[in-house]
Amino acid sequence: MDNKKVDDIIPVTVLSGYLGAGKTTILNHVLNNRDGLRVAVIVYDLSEVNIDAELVREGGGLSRTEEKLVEMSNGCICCTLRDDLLQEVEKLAKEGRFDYILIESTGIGEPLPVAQTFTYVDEDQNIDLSKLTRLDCMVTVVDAYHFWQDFNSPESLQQRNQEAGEGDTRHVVHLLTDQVEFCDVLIINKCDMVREEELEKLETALRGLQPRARIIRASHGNVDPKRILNTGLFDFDAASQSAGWIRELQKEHHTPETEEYGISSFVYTRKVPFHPERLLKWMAKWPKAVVRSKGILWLATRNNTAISFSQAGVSRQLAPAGLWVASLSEEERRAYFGTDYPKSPDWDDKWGDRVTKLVFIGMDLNKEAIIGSLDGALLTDEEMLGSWRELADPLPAFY
Ligand SMILES: Nc1nc2c(ncn2[C@@H]2O[C@H](COP(=O)(O)OP(=O)(O)OP(=O)(O)O)[C@@H](O)[C@H]2O)c(=O)[nH]1
Repeated sequence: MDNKKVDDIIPVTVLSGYLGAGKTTILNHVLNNRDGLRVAVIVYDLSEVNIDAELVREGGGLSRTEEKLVEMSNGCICCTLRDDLLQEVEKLAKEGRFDYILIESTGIGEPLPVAQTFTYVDEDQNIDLSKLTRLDCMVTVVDAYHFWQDFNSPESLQQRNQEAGEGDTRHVVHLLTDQVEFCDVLIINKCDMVREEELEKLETALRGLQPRARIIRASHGNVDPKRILNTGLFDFDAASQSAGWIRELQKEHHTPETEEYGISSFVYTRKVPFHPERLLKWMAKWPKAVVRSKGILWLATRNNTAISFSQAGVSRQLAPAGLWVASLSEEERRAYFGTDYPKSPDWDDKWGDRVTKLVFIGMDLNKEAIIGSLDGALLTDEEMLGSWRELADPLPAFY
């Protein structure tokens, strides 16, 4: 396989997007307009009967001899399906009968692990897809009509009976966000169901979440195949770094505030810890204009632990994100990192790497009001001198 010609390397496009967004409809449209391209299709979802496969069979017009439809279903999203996907893609690529592989991912799947499948050598199965295939384009389909309803829903997948299995505690909004934040092309589908001004608002918000992707509007899946096949757009590193909040953090030192496409974002950085109770009160009155925020927090009562924060729509998650380097003794630092332990750019002699750094993305953001009210949740000068442990802290113990 090592001496496979470049021409033999099969390009792959992956369609992701929440349940019902229109992936199968787009897939069928592309298949019906594929211009002689010999396409192998992999469709997988988690239901017992692979309804998407049925729909492709009926609508896609795959010819029996030249094309192939592979159905995958009923596996755990993170392990079985990934192993199956590796094997299927390897098999299709080695058959040498196809010009292209088109994958419709499950509606509750995150695109990143699927993309990873193409970029690393699977030691267990001894499969290296990068020698046989080239990931060409990661596409995420968004339902223009339901987007805000899902984005602003507090529901988990479990509450909608859509979970991938036991222990799947993901919220709908976080799944949507993950799908939007990792892609090369974003298709806003079902545009026929939404007024122009609503579409503009949606496109603006999606731009804020995902500044790098090409955005395409579609109705009934009418996407020109050239825009998602053989695009040469995929780049793993670029895609991994393409989320709006990551880009905002990276350019923090050049342009502290950006205003593009009507959406704005800024980074809130402080080297003073939050008062937990006041911070939670602040979060309870969440500023509606903020669509997405993410970052790291320094809480006075948890002085050793960095807390990660992620908000999308109405969902807000706080979780422990590891120890501050400054909380470790010299001995522990040497044991973890050797003599050269990491010093973040925010390091100072008194507090080390402890810092709060939050990216806010939103429309018509009142930056000053957000900063002013957040500052009110920081420890006061007087509290800084008192006992931090005694401050009221309603967060659960495990943070
Ligand atoms: N009005 C309208 N309906 C659409 C459009 N695209 C798809 N639909 C309908 O929306 C429903 C869901 O479309 P699918 O293509 O099956 O969506 P999917 O993303 O494959 O769904 P899952 O496989 O469940 O994740 C179907 O009834 C489609 O006919 C569109 O642009 N406009």
